[in-house]
Amino acid sequence: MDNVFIMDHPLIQHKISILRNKETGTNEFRKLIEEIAVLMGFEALRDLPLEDVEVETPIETCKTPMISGKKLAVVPVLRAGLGMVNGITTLVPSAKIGHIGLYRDPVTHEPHEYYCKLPDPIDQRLIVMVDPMLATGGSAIAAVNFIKEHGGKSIKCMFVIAAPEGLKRLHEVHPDVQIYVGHLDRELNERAYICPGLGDAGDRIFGTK
Ligand SMILES: O=P(O)(O)OC[C@H]1O[C@H](OP(=O)(O)OP(=O)(O)O)[C@H](O)[C@@H]1O
Ligand SMILES: O=c1cc[nH]c(=O)[nH]1
Ligand SMILES: [Mg+2]
Repeated sequence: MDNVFIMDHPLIQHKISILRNKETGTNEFRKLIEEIAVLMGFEALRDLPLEDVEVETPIETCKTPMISGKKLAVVPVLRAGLGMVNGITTLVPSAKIGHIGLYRDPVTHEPHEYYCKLPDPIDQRLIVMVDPMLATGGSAIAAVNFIKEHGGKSIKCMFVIAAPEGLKRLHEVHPDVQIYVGHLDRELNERAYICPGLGDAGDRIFGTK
């Protein structure tokens, strides 16, 4: 699939396996989500444009590449996406941060919006939307719809774990969006949870269950 990138780095796979373990506690879970966001961000940002700038070293003046052009906005989907924000700002400290608040209805699995605020204007920024989980795809599609309605044009989405169902749906609805996935899991269960997955990412990051 064009614009879909499934990570194969051993460090990402190793850390995801620790996340899956139900014995992994909140503190370790939170640290791992952030570390995985750094590693995935490193991959996802490998096409950032560079321009040569003049720098005076202690030896001589030279032209040397630095990031140019597009400024970055990190947009976590609340709550669980918050766990990935520091990973991206570790790489790009100047990034602005937007928020998209969505929760999934436990019965219909449809996303419900409760808070949204994006950097304004956003049309010239590269937007990195982050959420650990892509299940049915309903939340991610709603989040990308919102970003596009507010002028976002250049969008990358990062998920630690995705279900095939959600990945297919998101890609079909938003084929222009680049999708980065830490691990593609087997399927959704009857409650629309990812199998084998890691459970409810928000509850595990914030210790709410
Ligand atoms: O692809 P979908 O079927 O829409 O499911 C994925 C969404 O579900 C989770 O959030 P949740 O609704 O549990 O909210 P939370 O982060 O506040 O726990 C997850 O973090 C995604 O946002
Ligand atoms: O498996 C899942 C599905 C949706 N949201 C989660 O946090 N986990
Ligand atoms: Mg949740």
